[in-house]
Amino acid sequence: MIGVDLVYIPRVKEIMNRRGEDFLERVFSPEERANLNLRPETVAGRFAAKEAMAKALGVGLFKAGFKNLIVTQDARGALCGRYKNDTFDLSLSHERDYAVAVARLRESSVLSVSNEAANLLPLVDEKDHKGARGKAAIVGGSAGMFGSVDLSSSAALRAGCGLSYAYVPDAVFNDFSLRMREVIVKKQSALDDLRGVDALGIGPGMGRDRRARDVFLKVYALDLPMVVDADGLYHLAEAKAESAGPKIYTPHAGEMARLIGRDADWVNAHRDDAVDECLALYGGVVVLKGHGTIVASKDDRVVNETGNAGMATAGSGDVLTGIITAFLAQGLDCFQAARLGVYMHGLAGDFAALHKSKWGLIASDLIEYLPEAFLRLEAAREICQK
Ligand SMILES: NC(=O)C1=CN([C@@H]2O[C@H](COP(=O)(O)OP(=O)(O)OC[C@H]3O[C@@H](n4cnc5c(N)ncnc54)[C@H](O)[C@@H]3O)[C@@H](O)[C@H]2O)[C@@H](O)CC1
Ligand SMILES: Nc1ncnc2c1ncn2[C@@H]1O[C@H](COP(=O)(O)OP(=O)(O)O)[C@@H](O)[C@H]1O
Ligand SMILES: [Mg+2]
Repeated sequence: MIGVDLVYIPRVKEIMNRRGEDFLERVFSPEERANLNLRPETVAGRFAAKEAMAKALGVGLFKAGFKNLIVTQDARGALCGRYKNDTFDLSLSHERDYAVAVARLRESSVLSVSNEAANLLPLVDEKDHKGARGKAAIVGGSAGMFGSVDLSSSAALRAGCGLSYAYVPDAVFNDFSLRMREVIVKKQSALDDLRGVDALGIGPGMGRDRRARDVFLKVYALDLPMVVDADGLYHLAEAKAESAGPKIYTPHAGEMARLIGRDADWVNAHRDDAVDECLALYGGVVVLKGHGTIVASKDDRVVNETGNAGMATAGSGDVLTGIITAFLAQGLDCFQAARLGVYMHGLAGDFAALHKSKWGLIASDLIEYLPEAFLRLEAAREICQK
């Protein structure tokens, strides 16, 4: 994943003298030519950088194309390289007649990222404080199901929220609050406090009894952006519920089947039709999970390209609920939050699988690798904005 190249500067000087603009036009992209210093040692260094990038990629220079291997700078002014979605660290030097370049394919570049997703990242203002970075709340949890609300509310913090609250049944409040560190734990008897948050996720591990149903109906009627998942979807399918604010529904095939009155095999065989039926019944944004997760509203639809089968493990959907809720709380609209949330969840899963394998991956790894996914997307955004 590294490449090196040495260029004889007098040869470059001779070609520049002989072919002039024609040479520069063939080798450098318009973006590079706009800032190119025409000293032969500089041109030779850039030329070496392109060859070094091609070597790091294991692709021939002519096959990759000179102009597709771009030498640029990151936000800190450091030289870096780009080839399609891959990015490189670059180091250049010259002495007397020779220019040398070393390129290292960034590890995270093994996974290519979507510029469209990168451009959705919420902005972070240098003067932000925790109250300004989005307040998310997850309503869920029950005896034996602490894990799900822990995963959701912790993922909301890792996805950029300044504050994350977990609203759990009063009966498990003491046990649950002992277990959490950054997440603030609240009792479900204090649901009125929810009006102060920016977005909500409801359902993970909340249970299906009458008490849980009553909590669901109260929360579902709040006029706040909301992700409805897991047992929240169960109550939605069972009870006639009044909805006020914008909603994102995140069913897996089994939950989708219950929502639209079909069976899971039918849903698996007709994923797009199932999403259409769900949108017709409930509106909002629908996220049909599984391989090739579909994110759809009545106007837009995408099939997600990140993620892997290692994510088919208990709790990974709970992590997704927290991530999407966090993006809602940071001001994205429902479609954007669902699109970016599903994308980042899958990218974190791809990084987790790289490090821990598809077998060894567990849901909390998705939270652990979210920062790596953010770094990768941030780098892609910086480069594509240049
Ligand atoms: N550590 C924890 O506390 C965990 C708690 N969890 C909670 O457990 C509760 C129940 O969740 P479940 O998802 O088991 O609920 P469900 O009982 O609604 O769904 C499970 C059923 O759906 C089927 N299914 C799922 N994906 C399918 C697919 N792609 N094709 C066909 N069938 C499919 C399964 O085979 C199973 O029969 C929720 O509250 C959830 O949040 C889970 O999230 C796991 C982790
Ligand atoms: N084969 C797969 N490929 C990609 N992603 C998958 C695959 N199987 C499951 N996932 C993802 O893992 C998550 C599982 O969610 P869910 O079934 O709700 O789990 P849980 O309720 O246990 O948290 C979803 O985001 C889903 O898209
Ligand atoms: Mg689930």
